[in-house]
Amino acid sequence: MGNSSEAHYNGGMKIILLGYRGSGKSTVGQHVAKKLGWAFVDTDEVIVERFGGMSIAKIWSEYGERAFREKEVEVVKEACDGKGDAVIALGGGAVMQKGAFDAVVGCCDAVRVYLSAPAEVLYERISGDVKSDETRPSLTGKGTGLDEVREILAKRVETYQAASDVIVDVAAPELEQVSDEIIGLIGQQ
Ligand SMILES: Nc1ncnc2c1ncn2[C@@H]1O[C@H](COP(=O)(O)OP(=O)(O)OP(=O)(O)O)[C@@H](O)[C@H]1O
Ligand SMILES: O=C(O)C1=C[C@@H](O)[C@@H](O)[C@H](O)C1
Ligand SMILES: [Mg+2]
Repeated sequence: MGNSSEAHYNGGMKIILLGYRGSGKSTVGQHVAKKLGWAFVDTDEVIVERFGGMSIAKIWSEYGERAFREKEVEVVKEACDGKGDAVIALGGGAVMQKGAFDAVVGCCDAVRVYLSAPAEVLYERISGDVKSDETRPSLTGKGTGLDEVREILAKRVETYQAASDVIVDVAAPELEQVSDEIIGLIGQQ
């Protein structure tokens, strides 16, 4: 679980949502921020803005995944350093990069929440999301099927756990239930 040995204060509380594609970071994050009256930062959306509104799929095909990842580290650091209370929804691969992992773990006055679900559930949500073609290019070059979700999730799960303070199971619960569970974590750390 995350530790705060190199923490630095940024003048506000943060709820940082991490986990695999389709776990609901953006959906839940937006809802939690609205309920709390806090700012909401979706790092994927900030990256898209920085590339002039180009979709993630287009960024990857034009500039390569690496360019996206470099920008992602920069944007995650900025979000964690941001002033004031905020809910931050990370991209699914953000914490796999050391710079972003360190910024997340070092973020002071933050609750880091891993939204966890089995590969089958994540695959179902990804494949049912009309935005997936634009926002979720293949991570393996072998397509975006259940096999890819299983393979990449297995490689990432340990890092998701290491970056988080709390794990919330999102396999079955409704948006309202997940949101209230997360809001209930504030002040308990
Ligand atoms: N608890 C839930 N129950 C059912 N569907 C959900 C739930 N949470 C999210 N979804 C749906 O799953 C899809 C993916 O959600 P979302 O975009 O929030 O995931 P994400 O974690 O932000 O993914 P990414 O890492 O790709 O940004 C959306 O269509 C959303 O409506
Ligand atoms: O899991 C990942 O590596 C990604 C997840 C999305 O949020 C986007 O950040 C992008 O599609 C990469
Ligand atoms: Mg998202």
